[in-house]
Amino acid sequence: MLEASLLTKDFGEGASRVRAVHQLSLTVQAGEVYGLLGANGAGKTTTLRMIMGLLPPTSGEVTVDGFRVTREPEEVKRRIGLVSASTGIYQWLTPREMLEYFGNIYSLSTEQISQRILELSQLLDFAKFLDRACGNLSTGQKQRINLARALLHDPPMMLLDEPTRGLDILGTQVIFEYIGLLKSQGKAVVLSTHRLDEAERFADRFGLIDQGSLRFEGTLSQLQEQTGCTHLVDMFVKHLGKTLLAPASDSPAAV
Ligand SMILES: Nc1ncnc2c1ncn2[C@@H]1O[C@H](COP(=O)(O)OP(=O)(O)OP(=O)(O)O)[C@@H](O)[C@H]1O
Repeated sequence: MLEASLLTKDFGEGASRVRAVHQLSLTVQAGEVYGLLGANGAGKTTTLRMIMGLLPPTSGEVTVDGFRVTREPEEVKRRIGLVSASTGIYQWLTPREMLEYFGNIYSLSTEQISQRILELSQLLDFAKFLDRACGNLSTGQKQRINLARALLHDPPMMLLDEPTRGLDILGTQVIFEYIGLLKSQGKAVVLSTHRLDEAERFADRFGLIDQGSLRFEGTLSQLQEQTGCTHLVDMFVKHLGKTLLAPASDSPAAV
């Protein structure tokens, strides 16, 4: 489904050049959750932006569902849904209006949009407030609309960028259920997070990035074998020399 091959990204030139990502390769299959993990500044966001076709790689290639991001970025974008902690919603629209608006952007027909809104409102449990202004919804309700928006065009691949950042326990639970839903639908999922406890719980395989390079990759048991550590957090501390300092909103088990 997703194949990133020898991705490198440099910012700036000459003495001020920063190599944000260095020869990073990874694959994610349908129905698999891949945990992309790293400390602040490790290169996660830059990698996700290249996968989405938002940032051209300095070298390397990304293929999604057989489409190459450097040649057919629009085909790649169409096949990816993004959930990010910073995604906003339109306060003055109702969820139905907002989803219709995005359905049009994705070039879905009126019938397809109505059908998807019906399906997603049932799956994510927001049918009751479909016609209330988004500005009057609770944080958890708004979150469900954002999650639905990312799935509206039924992409085979989903990128979750720090999806639980700033959420309370209930909000976090909604994300957990969402990841389960994505897996059951056979989506290929990349989960980028500081929350190693969450990654350990949900990801099938992991990539540990440090200074732009993938240092360790595999299932939890493969990583345990490679590193001699039981938990991801110990792998970061022992092998990547990272402390547990993290953004204030994150848990102590973050890198
Ligand atoms: N537009 C840019 N210009 C220059 N340097 C950049 C740019 N974007 C990112 N960088 C640098 O590239 C490196 C990787 O950044 P990136 O945002 O990908 O890390 P990250 O793992 O997502 O970090 P965080 O968890 O803090 O979001 C960092 O050193 C960052 O300062």
